[in-house]
Amino acid sequence: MRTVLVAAVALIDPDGRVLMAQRPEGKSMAGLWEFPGGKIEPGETPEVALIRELQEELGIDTWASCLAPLTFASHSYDDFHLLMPLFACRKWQGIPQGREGQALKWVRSDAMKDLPMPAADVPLVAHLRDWL
Ligand SMILES: Nc1nc2c([nH]c(=O)n2[C@H]2C[C@H](O)[C@@H](COP(=O)(O)OP(=O)(O)OP(=O)(O)O)O2)c(=O)[nH]1
Ligand SMILES: [Mg+2]
Repeated sequence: MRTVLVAAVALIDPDGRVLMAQRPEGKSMAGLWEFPGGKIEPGETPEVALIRELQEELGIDTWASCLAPLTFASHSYDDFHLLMPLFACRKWQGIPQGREGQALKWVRSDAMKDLPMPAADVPLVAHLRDWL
């Protein structure tokens, strides 16, 4: 099966809440709440891919030095295997906006489990809750 590399980030605000984004209509897994991020393109490091995705999807800027590796997802969907490093980030410039029409929500870590999320994210949420 094809392994797809995706970089994702938990943006954490001063109150310890995490930014979640709702996958827009028309995309796979539409309506589910995910960590911002996207596919790593050829030649990109995960950090470079995330910095690009955060600019494209949310209109914010961050730096590789502000992306701390936290955990990763390794999950088989029906048609591909997802390998997704999850970074934590507390420092960025700008105010996140859903640039691709996606809804955004700041969520307390103990409330994240109540959001419908992609199957790959379920273990990440448990990890994040224990870590925060
Ligand atoms: N960003 C993100 N993707 C996730 C998460 N959980 C999860 O299973 N995925 C899956 C959904 C997609 O199959 C894939 C990410 O692909 P995507 O379609 O968002 O990629 P992208 O942002 O580069 O968008 P596109 O240009 O390909 O449309 O990873 C998550 O928490 N965050
Ligand atoms: Mg994306």
